[in-house]
Amino acid sequence: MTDTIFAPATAPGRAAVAVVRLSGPATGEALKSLSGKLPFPRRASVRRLKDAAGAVFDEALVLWMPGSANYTGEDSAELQLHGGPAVVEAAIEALAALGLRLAEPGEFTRRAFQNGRLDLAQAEAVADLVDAETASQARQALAQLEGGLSRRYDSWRDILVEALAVLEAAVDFPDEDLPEDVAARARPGLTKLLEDLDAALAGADRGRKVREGYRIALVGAPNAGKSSLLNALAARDAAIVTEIPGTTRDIIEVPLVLAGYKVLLADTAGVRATADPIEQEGVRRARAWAEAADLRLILVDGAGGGDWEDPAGLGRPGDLLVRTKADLGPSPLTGPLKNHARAGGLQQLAISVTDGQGLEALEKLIEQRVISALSGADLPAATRLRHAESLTTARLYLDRALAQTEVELAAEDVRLAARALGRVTGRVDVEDVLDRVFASFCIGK
Ligand SMILES: Nc1nc2c(c(=O)[nH]1)N(C=O)[C@@H](CNc1ccc(C(=O)N[C@@H](CCC(=O)O)C(=O)O)cc1)CN2
Ligand SMILES: Nc1nc2c(ncn2[C@@H]2O[C@H](COP(=O)(O)OP(=O)(O)OP(=O)(O)O)[C@@H](O)[C@H]2O)c(=O)[nH]1
Ligand SMILES: [Mg+2]
Repeated sequence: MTDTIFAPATAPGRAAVAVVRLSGPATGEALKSLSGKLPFPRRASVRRLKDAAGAVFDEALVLWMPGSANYTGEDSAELQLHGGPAVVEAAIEALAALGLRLAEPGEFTRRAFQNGRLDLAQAEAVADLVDAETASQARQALAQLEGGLSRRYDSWRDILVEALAVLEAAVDFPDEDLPEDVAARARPGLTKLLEDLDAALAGADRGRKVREGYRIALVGAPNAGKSSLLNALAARDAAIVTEIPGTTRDIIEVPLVLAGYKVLLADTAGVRATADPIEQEGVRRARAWAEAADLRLILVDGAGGGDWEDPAGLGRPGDLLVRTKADLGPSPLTGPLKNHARAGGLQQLAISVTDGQGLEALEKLIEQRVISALSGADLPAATRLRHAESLTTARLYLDRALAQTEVELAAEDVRLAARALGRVTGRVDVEDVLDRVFASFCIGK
């Protein structure tokens, strides 16, 4: 016997309309108590809603969606209320008084999953679509919601299941054919699949970066002008700027939208050798963030001030070398940095936050990096770590299966690979990941 649940589906606060949704076997009874006779199914009907004491608390649109042809796959309904906090509160109290229970985060979608309306990857996409702040995040989530990711995993899994049938036949009926011959029939398909999984893994980062943001680190020596550039790019006063070297210690992350992609821009502590334990920790964090970033802007004080420690330890091929304070006059790059810039093939440009020169060019350059890293015609095969982990696991088992000399052992590895892929869509038992997946939803989804 399932509970009947309810929750506001719209954000709290004052709004034109607020939606409270209901789902579960007692939904019809609850609607009758609130609004008199049941409205015609799937048709918006205006009803006066009454609380437990019989007092009318709103004149609302009511949607009654019985059966399984709805979002959750069980009797459900919506109250589209006047969006005042007191009206919503009255609806919640009336529903609680009828014995209905407030839903947990993600519980409506969890029911949709359990009733086979969505698979697990699609359920994750619902959360991603609700969380989407940029066009690219929304596009990716919608493609996943429409089954783009699921179809790929299912088709890979089908190949494994077919191969498994061939291998099991070789085990079960060893005299029908030479087992090796039978097993050999499975090989070409599996070899091709291994290549497909490798290709998918190579592009797996892209999906996560679209979802979570492309990370750009501003790094360099103290006083290079990192915080000033952060403030200029963010168009707000996010970081403290002073003429004292070693001002910034904590990482200051600013989210930006560039070319429709989410970007996380981080200001970091100037890197230098220091005896100050606080600054040491700042430098450690700066290095760690820079290391994990997708792009580093290596800032060098173009006015020639400030020392520069270990530039080679921060920059990577493809990074940008930014000479700051260009308003103070051109100054040639000096010392090890010059060599580093040449060796690493870093693209260089000069900027000034004081007179604004070079800032537009820098923004363009950053945008190009983001676009070339994240754009692509197809939906990436992984948009979360969970997906990439399953891919990696499946790849390992498949690789091992192809190296097995015993048919039984090969079959077992193929089975394990299929299981790993099946966890992404929830085709196999995924009890252990459900709480983790649905906990990140908002209430009412
Ligand atoms: N008011 C409202 N808006 C909403 C939702 C909702 O539940 N309520 N959604 C959810 O959160 C999303 C839409 N998703 C939905 C997906 C399937 C069905 C549904 O009833 N499907 C049936 C009938 C299809 C039809 O009418 O043709 C089915 O597939 O059998 C409803 C909403 C976004 N907007
Ligand atoms: N003339 C001029 N001064 C600048 C420019 N950019 C930054 N400065 C100055 O350089 C000094 C250091 O700037 P910050 O942005 O705090 O440097 P930082 O790299 O964040 O320094 P730390 O946090 O100490 O590592 C400040 O006095 C800024 O006003 C510029 O483009 N032109
Ligand atoms: Mg700073």
